[in-house]
Amino acid sequence: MSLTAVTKSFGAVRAVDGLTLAIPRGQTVALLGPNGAGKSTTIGMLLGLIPPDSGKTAIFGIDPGQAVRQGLAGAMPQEGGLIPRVTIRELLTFIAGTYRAPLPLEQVLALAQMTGLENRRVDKLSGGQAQRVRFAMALVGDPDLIVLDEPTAALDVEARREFWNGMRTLTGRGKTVLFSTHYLDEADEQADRVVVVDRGHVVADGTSTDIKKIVALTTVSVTAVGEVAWLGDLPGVTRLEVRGDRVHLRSADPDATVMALAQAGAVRNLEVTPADLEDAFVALTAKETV
Ligand SMILES: Nc1ncnc2c1ncn2[C@@H]1O[C@H](COP(=O)(O)OP(=O)(O)OP(=O)(O)O)[C@@H](O)[C@H]1O
Repeated sequence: MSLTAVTKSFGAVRAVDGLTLAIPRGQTVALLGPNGAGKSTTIGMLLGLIPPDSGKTAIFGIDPGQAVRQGLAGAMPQEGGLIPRVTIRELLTFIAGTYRAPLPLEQVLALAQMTGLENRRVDKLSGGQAQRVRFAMALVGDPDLIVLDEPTAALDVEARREFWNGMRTLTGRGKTVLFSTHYLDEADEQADRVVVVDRGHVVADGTSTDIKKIVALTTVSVTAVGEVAWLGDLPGVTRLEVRGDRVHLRSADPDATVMALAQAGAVRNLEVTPADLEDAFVALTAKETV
């Protein structure tokens, strides 16, 4: 699927601003970004639900709306979307009727880890179960591309874990997956590729390891003794922060920083903390503001 230089404004707000993204078949991609970054609008355009002001979108080379109607792409609603007072079986059977070649109900239930629950009413489910029903709804047409807008928002840790277990079965079958998330650890754990979006365009694109490398965010910290401002000039240091009696040095070259600390005799209770994706994300989006 691809989005090429897509732009969308709502009044004076430019929600998506010249965004380009191509995802090859079989890849699982996380779309990561702060509130209002343009993730939902991007997904809406990709699915043909929101017409872009300019730019092009395609799913497997064809018009997105057509791809969705043909069952090539399946999407999961963020919340709601469940008709009350029907059973899971009735709901999924109804949706299956809208596709030409739906997956058999048993397979959908198995993929969404709902086997045995098919006679439950959809309004009597736990949050995690309801989310798995929405996930099942996205799978009924047996799509090759699955698009999920914040699939685990509002789920507790256990429900998130269950959800991703089901997803892994699908990615193991070579499906292409695009999901948006606020949970940075989730992007790190679940995606082959992380695309960071801010103010409507892509600010970073790579594996989570690549993104950590781009921003080189290792923190080297030592216990402060006396005047510490000079530590900010050590090799590799990009930022100095003093908290209590500790000095925290952000470093793009932690080996060089530690070596210089040692030479200066300033190694006291040394701690070296590697970057996590959350740090990388904050730094990437903050950098844009400068
Ligand atoms: N239908 C709309 N009408 C007016 N403004 C909109 C509309 N949809 C989105 N916006 C604005 O466009 C910008 C991008 O919104 P979007 O929902 O795409 O971001 P997001 O990254 O999905 O955010 P969140 O993580 O909060 O869901 C925001 O400033 C939002 O307020």
